[in-house]
Amino acid sequence: MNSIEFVGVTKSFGETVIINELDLAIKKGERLILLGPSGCGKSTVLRMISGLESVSSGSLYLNGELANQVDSGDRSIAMVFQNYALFPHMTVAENVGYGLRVNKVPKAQTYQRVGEAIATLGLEGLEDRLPKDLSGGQRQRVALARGVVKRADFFLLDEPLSNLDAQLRGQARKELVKIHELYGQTFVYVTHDQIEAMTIGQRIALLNDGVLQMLDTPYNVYHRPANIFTATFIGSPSMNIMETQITASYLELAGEKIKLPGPWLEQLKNYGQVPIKLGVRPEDIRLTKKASGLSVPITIKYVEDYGNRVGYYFDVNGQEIIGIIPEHRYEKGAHIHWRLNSRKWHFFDDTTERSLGYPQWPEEEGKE
Ligand SMILES: Nc1ncnc2c1ncn2[C@@H]1O[C@H](COP(=O)(O)OP(=O)(O)OP(=O)(O)O)[C@@H](O)[C@H]1O
Repeated sequence: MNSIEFVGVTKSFGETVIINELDLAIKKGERLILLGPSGCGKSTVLRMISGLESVSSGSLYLNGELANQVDSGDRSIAMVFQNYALFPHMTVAENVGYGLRVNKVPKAQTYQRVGEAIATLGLEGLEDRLPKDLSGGQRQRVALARGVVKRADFFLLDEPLSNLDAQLRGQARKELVKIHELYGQTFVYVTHDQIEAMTIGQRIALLNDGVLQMLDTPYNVYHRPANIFTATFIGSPSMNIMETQITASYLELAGEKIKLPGPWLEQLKNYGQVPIKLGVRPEDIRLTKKASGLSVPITIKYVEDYGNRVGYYFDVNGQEIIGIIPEHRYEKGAHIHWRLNSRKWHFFDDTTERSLGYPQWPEEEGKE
């Protein structure tokens, strides 16, 4: 069953359309990530679920019921914001229990649930402190505890980790997954951080300019991107995209004619003689001194050593390409070869920029 469903939902502020005809079904109990660049409309989608923003047109269903007109207070939601929004004059325990007191939950039950949330989030011993006497990480956990304690159907989180340093974020990601596994609520989590999206999400909804680009598992979003926007948004550095063309059964790359393996030929049979885009992730690029069966000559024009891996820049088909390899093996100006691995290719339509799909590989064929 879907617990949250947008059907043709548009949201406008005045004349400006922020969310355009959104169709999005979120399953009961799943961890769904709303991901996208700044300003793409992620928070607006979350705020429509919470009822803090209205829907301009289309339908929003919560637990199967039309919710367009349902007041925020009548929706079963808990929200955690980027700035935590804690009450400065209330202690940790009072902050955590606030929502229960407002909802007139009996005292004994409030006491028990607050205690449980405080234990789950590792806040024992801090119950009587004021927010000003807590670290950023502790404040963030109080905000999460305040959400957990409500036992709402929908747990809505808007960039809850963005004020934490990198180390705390890593810990908090694991804590969030733990909380979800413990309580099984439907999580909708807004972030622009692809690492958070990949590690926390069971599915990712990627938005750009108010339009849903892809809705799928982190694995598929990375390995089977639906279009060039998705392909280049996920992964760092971004996927390399090259203009090319298939002539007879050959792909034109760096002045060479590369014989396309059978599965790709079959997959791309309607794309002969028309421009086509080839995508290759930097981490899927292999560089060698000697030419091999499937390789093209390149000249290194720039080297970036990151310590744990090295980036090599070169040009192919008039496009700057970066390959990331584990060791520092070549210098600027080196004439070497890019060894191609056709199983790591992605092809896109030149006009629509949509993926042209992926072939089924027989067990042995096409392996490097
Ligand atoms: N109340 C409002 N009135 C007018 N425009 C708004 C309002 N709320 C949001 N917007 C605009 O809608 C667009 C989407 O905003 P939203 O906050 O949903 O984006 P976001 O993807 O969450 O971005 P960020 O990651 O920067 O928070 C932005 O251009 C924003 O300026």
